Amino acid sequence: MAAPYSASAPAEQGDLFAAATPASDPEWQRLQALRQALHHHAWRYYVLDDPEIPDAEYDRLFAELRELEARHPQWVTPDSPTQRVGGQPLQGFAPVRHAVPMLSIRTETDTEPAAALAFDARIRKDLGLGPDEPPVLYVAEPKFDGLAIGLRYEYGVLVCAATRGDGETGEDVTPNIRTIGQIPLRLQGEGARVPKLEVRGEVYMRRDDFEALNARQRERGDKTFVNPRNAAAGAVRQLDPRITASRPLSFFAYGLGEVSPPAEGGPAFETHWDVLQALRGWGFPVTDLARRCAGGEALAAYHRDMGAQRDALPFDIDGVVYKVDRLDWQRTLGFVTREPRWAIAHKYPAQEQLTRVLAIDVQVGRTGKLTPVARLEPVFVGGVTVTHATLHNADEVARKDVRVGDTVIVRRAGDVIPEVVAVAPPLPEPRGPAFAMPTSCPVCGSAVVREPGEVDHRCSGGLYCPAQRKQAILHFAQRRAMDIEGLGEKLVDQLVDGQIVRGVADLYRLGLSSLVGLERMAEKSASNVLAAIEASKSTTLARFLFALGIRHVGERTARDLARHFGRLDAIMDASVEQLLQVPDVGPVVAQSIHTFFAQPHNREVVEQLRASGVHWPEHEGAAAEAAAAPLAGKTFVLTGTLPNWSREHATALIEAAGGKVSGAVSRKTDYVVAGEAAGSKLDKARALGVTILDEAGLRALLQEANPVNPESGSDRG
Ligand SMILES: NC(=O)c1ccc[n+]([C@@H]2O[C@H](COP(=O)([O-])OP(=O)(O)OC[C@H]3O[C@@H](n4cnc5c(N)ncnc54)[C@H](O)[C@@H]3O)[C@@H](O)[C@H]2O)c1
Ligand SMILES: [Zn+2]
Repeated sequence: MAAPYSASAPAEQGDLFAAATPASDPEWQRLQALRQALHHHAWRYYVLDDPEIPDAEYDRLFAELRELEARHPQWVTPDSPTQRVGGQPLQGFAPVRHAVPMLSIRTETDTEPAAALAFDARIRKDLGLGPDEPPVLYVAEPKFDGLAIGLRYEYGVLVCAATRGDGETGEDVTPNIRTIGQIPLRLQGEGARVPKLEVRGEVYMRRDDFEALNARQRERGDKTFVNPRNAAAGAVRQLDPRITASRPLSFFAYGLGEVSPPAEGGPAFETHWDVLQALRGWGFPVTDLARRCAGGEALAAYHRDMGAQRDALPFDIDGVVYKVDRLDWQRTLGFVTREPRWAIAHKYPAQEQLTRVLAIDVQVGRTGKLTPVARLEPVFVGGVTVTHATLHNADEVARKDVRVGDTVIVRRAGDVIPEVVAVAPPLPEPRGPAFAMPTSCPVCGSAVVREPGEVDHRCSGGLYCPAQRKQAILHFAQRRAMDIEGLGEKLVDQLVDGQIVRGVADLYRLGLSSLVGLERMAEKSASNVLAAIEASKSTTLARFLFALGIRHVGERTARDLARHFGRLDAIMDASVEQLLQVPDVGPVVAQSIHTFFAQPHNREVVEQLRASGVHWPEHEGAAAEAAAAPLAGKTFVLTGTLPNWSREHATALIEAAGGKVSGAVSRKTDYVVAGEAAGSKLDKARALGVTILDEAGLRALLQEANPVNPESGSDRG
């Protein structure tokens, strides 16, 4: 079998033994290969926080090595991965020597609950308990998937925080840990009086925090994190605490390290359960999912229960931990090289697995967003068989450089959709071609666009694209658009799923018979919906434009467009430059409108709607009207009281005809409109020789300017 990885690895010292062993022994060769691979992956995982393979893969290699070593105990060396904890501390952090070593926990990889029985049986045997003695009490806890931290307090004040490192020596990460709000800087209650108190626990990242962090990274075009564990570990092991502070970290306390003995002011505990209660009392977050379990069956039941809850938990767990509750028994049982004998980690099906990419499909979402999705060789991840995993967007595929034929790490945790997190070495030879987004929509053939500054590609056939049907219809029917009452999500689902309606134009072809019989559609409600559809035919250009669902065209833009162009055809045929003339329409919006109407399918739907009788009043458009306005450039001053029109009304009429109303008479004034009790303004107008009009004169002027304007009545009743 080939070595399980091909990248370079740190130096391997097992060669010392090569002379004593026939190099040709295939088991020896395998053992060497496994050690080399495990050293490499442990280094990537513990030192770089950047693993290349899923944990499940690492665990398989580890289990295989353990088994080989069990068969050949003479080959066990102190530097074997089976004999060591974690990784070397990173340069750049001050080393912290652990007074009590921070160990690993033996892993039970059999994910069946019944495997807990073997642990209980082993404990009973090691404790010398006979079959008649009562069940052993354990504490069962979730195994949080994060980073172990030792927190040293002196008289209740946090003085040092260290990573596990190689178990003997960790890294001083105190300034970073101080940024985590859930970790008390000062202890409460009895904890404040203990001279030396080391608390152990796990720094982790909640799933929602992790998803949000990755979404932010993706948006900025930065590298995303593989999983919450690596994001948390990477955040804690930053040389700049400000980076740690910017990452959303959480904490659970689950045990003690070095603690002053009772004679020197330390607390006295008899059970691990009591330790957990005390930790809570001192101000630490302690999980409320821990349970006291009597005997192996109870442990198995706990494993089953937590397994059922796992997906719904707010954080990742990769298993549960069983711990003998009595501390004196823990001392009796003691330790083997790297792990206590009184505890075991009982795993769940891994949330990350390796599999192969068979194809990269592109899916079109309800809003037209294109998502590359990897089609996979079926793989069991996080308790289910996964055949597809999202690749988010084109940039993400490029960043991860995922190609057809590659082996990838797939992650499925909680309710989040499965995701390809990375390509796993070795790369196939030769590799497939790099992925490229299609230029036309795989569903409807319309042009695919990506706007400047956006990460997503979108289909521009919004009105027509079958993938966007439901969304398009709901948007079209909403109150602020075509205002079709009764056409809600439930009904649209049925109409589209039942292929009664394929797009918005089909709404105007609906008859009573196609509606009656649908869920919650009696004859009365069906005819109400039809009446609402009929009524929607008479609308305004602004509403109609908004209803089309053109990206970036909200109600306001729709109104501006309607006012500026006046006619739909003018908008449909407008160039980007012409669209840019509309107040508040920038290049992105103009391009979006232009692209929308450049899609033949969208235009067809618009024509069908008009043909069905959807209509609105049209005019020549504000732009054209302003240029042709009869009173354009003329300045008016109003003075005195007009017999019929208020000053506001007269102003509105003048402005509608393109004129301007000003407060003071000057040489630039064209007309002064004078009513009763006009004062100095009238005198000044006379002095300057400005034309003076009364209300009738103004009315005549306006009528001459705009003969169709019917405004002539009185607004004073
Ligand atoms: N993907 C890779 O390349 C790679 C490489 C190395 C290790 N690993 C993974 O790391 C894990 C083994 O490493 P390890 O030695 O760090 O951990 P471990 O599985 O041996 O468990 C010990 C750790 O469990 C944690 N823990 C969580 N909840 C706990 C609780 N309630 N009580 C006590 N401890 C709790 C602590 O951090 C503790 O240090 C495996 O899952 C392995 O797959 C993966
Ligand atoms: Zn489409």
